[in-house]
Amino acid sequence: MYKPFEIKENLFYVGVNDRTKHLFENLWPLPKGVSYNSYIIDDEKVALIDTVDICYADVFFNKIGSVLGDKPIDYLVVNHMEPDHSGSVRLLKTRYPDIQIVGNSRTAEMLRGYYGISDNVLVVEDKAELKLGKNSLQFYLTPMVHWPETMMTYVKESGTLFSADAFGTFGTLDGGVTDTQLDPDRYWDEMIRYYSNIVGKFGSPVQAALKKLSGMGIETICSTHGPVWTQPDTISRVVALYDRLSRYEAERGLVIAYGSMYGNTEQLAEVIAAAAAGNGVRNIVMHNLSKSHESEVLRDIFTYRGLIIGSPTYNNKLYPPVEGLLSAIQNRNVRNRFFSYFTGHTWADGAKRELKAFAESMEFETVGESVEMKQSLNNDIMEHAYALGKAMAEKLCSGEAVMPNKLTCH
Ligand SMILES: Cc1cc2nc3c(=O)[nH]c(=O)nc-3n(C[C@H](O)[C@H](O)[C@H](O)COP(=O)(O)O)c2cc1C
Repeated sequence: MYKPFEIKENLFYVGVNDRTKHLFENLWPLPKGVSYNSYIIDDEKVALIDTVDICYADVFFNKIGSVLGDKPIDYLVVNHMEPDHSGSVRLLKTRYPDIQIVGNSRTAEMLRGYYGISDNVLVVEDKAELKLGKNSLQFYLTPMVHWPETMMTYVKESGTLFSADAFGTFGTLDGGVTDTQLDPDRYWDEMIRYYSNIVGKFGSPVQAALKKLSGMGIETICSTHGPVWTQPDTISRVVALYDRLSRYEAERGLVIAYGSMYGNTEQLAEVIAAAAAGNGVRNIVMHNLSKSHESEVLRDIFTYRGLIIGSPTYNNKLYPPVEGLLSAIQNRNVRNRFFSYFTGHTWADGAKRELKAFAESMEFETVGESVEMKQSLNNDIMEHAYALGKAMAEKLCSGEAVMPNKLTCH
């Protein structure tokens, strides 16, 4: 029998860890795994908040049993319908046939579509309340963070926010569950990778949700992935991180992302990086797009203000991994970057045409002169590359790069 893990009075953790899956959403690598979090509020009425991926239903039901024994569950609150959280709903209903499922009208439509469930569903409006006993649940609709039905559930008596995917992160909960049991520093990079890949497109809805939450006394954040945030400093940090990322604000630093088949474009990247470093940029991250995973590249693009992309021409277009990255950046509406590009070709520079169009479509502030290389690097092109790296460094070191940073500009 599991020993119940009580986060605070009447609030229990019944989530699970997944160290088996290689790719989240069959796309994003999980080197540190992921947790699917679920919670029980054991009051006069019992509420379960979200479920877990169906692969872990058995463990999940055992954990619920260790908290409740034979006691029934009155409500299942579905804050988010994505199957890593709603996957066990149908099975849960077979075990607890009288359970009432609580969601908004969009949730109800998805419950019907995914699981054929339409009976005993309580549809709630924004800010509706449901009393459990000592605790009452208040529902905050937060559409498009990051699905239309997404909502958060707040227990005002204890200042507990069940935030769905918001404030979540990749990374399993190894032994502990809360930020007092686990070292939060293990999660920040993965939180940015999670945000930039999964939620990154939805900056405006995240801002709207943060506005809605402002002024609420939040003492505990129970997200659906990653640690439970209980400490004032970690709560401030995760909220500030979401605020910064959803406004597309970034630190001083530079990402140079490039494709290269035979190394010529890569050598251009090296020269630009050396020039940026020589002119004071300490945080430079270089990604060979045939090797780095897109999720890491996006994480770094969300982190740093400067972005320079390089590509050889390939069948009069961009080199395919570069094309993939541009599409991922466009998909996420990344804004507010200092941008430039460099290209290689042998007879006709289709890559330049496409990177120029990309820069215009993103409304990025272009910095310096883009560099165009025919066949291989020569002294003249090298001078252009140095000039580009220097111009980017000057821009990043100027007062216009607004974020605090770890950068030394001299
Ligand atoms: C499959 C293939 C298609 C290419 N298509 C073009 C092209 O359409 N136009 C062009 O000017 N060069 C083309 N090139 C040449 C490369 O763009 C050029 O050699 C470039 O400098 C390679 O950069 P790298 O050394 O970084 O791989 C092609 C090369 C390959 C292998």
